[in-house]
Formats: sequence, C-alpha cells, structure tokens
Amino acid sequence: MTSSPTDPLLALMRVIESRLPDRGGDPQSSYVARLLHRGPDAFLKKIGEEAAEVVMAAKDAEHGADRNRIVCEVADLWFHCMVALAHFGLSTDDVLAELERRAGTSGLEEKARRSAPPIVPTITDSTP
Ligand SMILES: N=c1c2ncn([C@@H]3O[C@H](COP(=O)(O)OP(=O)(O)OP(=O)(O)O)[C@@H](O)[C@H]3O)c2ncn1[C@@H]1O[C@H](COP(=O)(O)O)[C@@H](O)[C@H]1O
Repeated sequence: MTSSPTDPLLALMRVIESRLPDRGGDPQSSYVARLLHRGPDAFLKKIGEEAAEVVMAAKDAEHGADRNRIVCEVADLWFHCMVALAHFGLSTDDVLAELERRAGTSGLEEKARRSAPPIVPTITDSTP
C-alpha cells in the first residue's frame, strides 16, 4: 500500500469505485456513475479535452494569466484519469506504486534504456 487512508486521492478513488455499475452507481444522481455507464469513449474523450485544457491554461499562464487555472485543469485531468482507472479495475495505488518504482532512476537513464537497440544474439558458425 502506497497511500495512507487519509490521502485525498485514495478517498476520492474509493468514492469513484463506489459509482461503478456493479456497485450500484446511479447515472441519474451521479456524474461519475453516468460517465462509467456511458463506457470508455465518454471518459477517454474527457481525458483528451482536460489534457488540452491543462496545456492551454499553462500557455495562458506563460503570458500572465492566473496560474490557479492550471491547478483546476490538472484536478479535472486527474479526476477523469481516476474514472478510467476504476473502469479498468485499477487505482491510484497502482500509479503511485509505479512512480515509487521509478524513484531514484534518472529519467535520462530510463529514456536511454527504452531507446536502446534490442540485444541480438550472435550465432557462431560451428560447422567444421
Ligand atoms: N472531483 C470531481 C470532479 N471534478 C470534475 N468533475 C466534473 O467533471 C466535469 C468537468 O467537465 P467540464 O469542465 O468539461 O464541464 P462540462 O462541460 O459541464 O462537462 P461535460 O458536460 O462535457 O461532461 C464537470 O461536470 C465537473 O462537475 C467532477 N465531478 C466529481 N468529482 C468528485 O467525484 C465525487 C463523486 O461525484 P458524483 O459521482 O457526481 O456524486 C464528488 O464528490 C467529487 O469529489
């Protein structure tokens, strides 16, 4: 377990999970249940939109606009990603565990490892 029980991300994750269709989430009374009921296309579209809004808020902030808009847009993006995680039976704990796994490994090192050419075994000719 990566997060503590008081972690706001964990608390929100549990609320989102409680809105899953097989947990009785009601699309009439819950935005999350409605998104989950509509299926992946609905929340994946929102993730794309919210990601674009993060970019726009950051570009606006570069030109003097309120930086707090970035916070709001990132919150919307995280929230919709969490809905996607719940749909696929995953949670913020899985993401935090992956980030923990990466801790201490330089991003440059990791990038170099990803783009390294595959190791091809050398075949030695043993015919007499
Ligand atoms: N954190 C959020 C949260 N962040 C954003 N949103 C909703 O996400 C949508 C953001 O979409 P937009 O900004 O594009 O607004 P919009 O144009 O109205 O959205 P669409 O019509 O395109 O869906 C809005 O409807 C927001 O209300 C959220 N809805 C819910 N939560 C959390 O989820 C919990 C459960 O919500 P319900 O399932 O609705 O009870 C809530 O108590 C909150 O803690």
